[in-house]
Amino acid sequence: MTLPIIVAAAAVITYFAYRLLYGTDTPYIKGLPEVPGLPLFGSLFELETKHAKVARGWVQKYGPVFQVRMGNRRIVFVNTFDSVRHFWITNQSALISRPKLHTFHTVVSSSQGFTIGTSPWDESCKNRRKAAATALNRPAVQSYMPLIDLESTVSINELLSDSKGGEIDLDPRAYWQRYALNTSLTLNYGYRIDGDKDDELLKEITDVERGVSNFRSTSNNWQDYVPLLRLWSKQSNEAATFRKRRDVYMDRLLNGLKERIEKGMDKPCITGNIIKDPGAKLNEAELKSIGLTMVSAGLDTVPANLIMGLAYLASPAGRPIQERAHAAITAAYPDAANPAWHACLHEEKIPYVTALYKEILRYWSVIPICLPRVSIKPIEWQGVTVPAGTTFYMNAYAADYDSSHFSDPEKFDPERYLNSDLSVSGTPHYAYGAGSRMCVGSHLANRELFTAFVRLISAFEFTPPKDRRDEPVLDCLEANAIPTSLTMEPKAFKIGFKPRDRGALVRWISESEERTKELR
Ligand code: HEM
Repeated sequence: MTLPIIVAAAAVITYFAYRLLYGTDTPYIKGLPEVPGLPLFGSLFELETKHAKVARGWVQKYGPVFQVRMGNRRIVFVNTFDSVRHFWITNQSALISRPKLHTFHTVVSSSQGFTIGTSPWDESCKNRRKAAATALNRPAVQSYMPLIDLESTVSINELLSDSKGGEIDLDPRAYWQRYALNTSLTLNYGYRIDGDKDDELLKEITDVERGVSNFRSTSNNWQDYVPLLRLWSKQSNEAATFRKRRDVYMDRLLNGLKERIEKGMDKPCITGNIIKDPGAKLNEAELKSIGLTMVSAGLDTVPANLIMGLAYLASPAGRPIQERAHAAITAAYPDAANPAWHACLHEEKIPYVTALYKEILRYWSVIPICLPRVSIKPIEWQGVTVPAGTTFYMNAYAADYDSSHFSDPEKFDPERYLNSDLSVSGTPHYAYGAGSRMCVGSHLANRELFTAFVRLISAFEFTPPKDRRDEPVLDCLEANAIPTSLTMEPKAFKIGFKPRDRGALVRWISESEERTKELR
């Protein structure tokens, strides 16, 4: 071989080796601080299992916005309240798409399509988002309050009986998973799980959706960032197994609705309305995508907030807040003929309870790294142009704990939403994301949280567990049993549910049961 050929071959090998070890899907962004990373893996090892916490720590050195190499993907992390506002709200028309990730988009989602929250922006996504947003807007949500009446009553009644009047400490998780799931199932398919909290279908859906959510996570799947790992990754097989199990119940839910429509036995619901509307612009795949979104979106998020809130209120630190909330509820509704139990279905007029659930949403920011975005236009940031096609991760945890926006952010303090600028300013927190692809279920979720807390606090005094081993972990990140999951999975715990006034509670329950018997 002649020397020029050897030199050329070496240059080609060096080029490809460099591309393999340091290349990224999008080019280096000139002027934006970059966290240095290892060959091939970039910063994956350093980010470890706690991406939100590690990235928050990097702010000291690299500033609020920086670029990170994660395997072969270049990601812009945005970490403070104001910088998130700049990208997600001020530039919302540019930051409107979502990236595709190998495990979720290729392996998990090949049969039922993508949820709305995982779809890149196109005409179909726009139509699906519009359909969901219309079905979940404020007036629509108000019309669903009878469902929330029914589901909260069922769960509280079961807590009352299972706790034997406060004698037995309980893990509240399954009761509130069913609350969130049944509300979404009834809205979307006109169908609810009528079993108890140990129902098989409830268990199968919560188990599979939790698994799928982990495959959706931006921190769980290194094969999304390092293509070489796909060659021998076991995760693809596991993801495919979850997909098959998911297909079984998703098809069962849709086919069940179609059968009820044929027999004229269906109840009004989102999917039914679309199937029956001859002018509907959505095809079968889009229908399935809406179904998937409705089943999965509120299933981990609503219960995680509810049960972490309960855990805190039962703790010694939360006790005064629990009593303050109870006093606020009885002060707002002093008349026994119009108790808060019923009034909370029609109006949200207990500011302390509203402030309480906002603080819960902020404090536990249950999607610590928000669903990822891709920009479709360039965005300017402090003299740097971040080009279209860049992937962005909002560090919602860091932004919600940003001390330049929230005084004493590590303190759980609902008062911050009552007496400060926060009580009037636009975005109270980033638990629901922000801007053009913000959560479309936030009105529903807020109403679910408000109703559940008003009723639970009216019904019970929450007490610490008798056995110290059942005590909850309260710290926002430490409380998460699966640190790499997309949505926080609270570590198991138990607390006591001691009825405040058993007679009144039994009366409220039977009044709600009477009112909602048609919905069962
Ligand atoms: C406390 C409960 C909930 C929390 C914390 C939550 C949080 C979020 C977050 C962080 C996003 C991403 C937003 C962004 O990129 O800016 C999102 C998207 C979404 N959420 Fe929720 N969510 C909750 C409940 C629900 C419920 C109950 C539904 C509907 C039944 C729902 C439907 C959606 C949909 C459809 C999207 C995708 C929006 C899009 O990509 O255009 N969410 N949610």
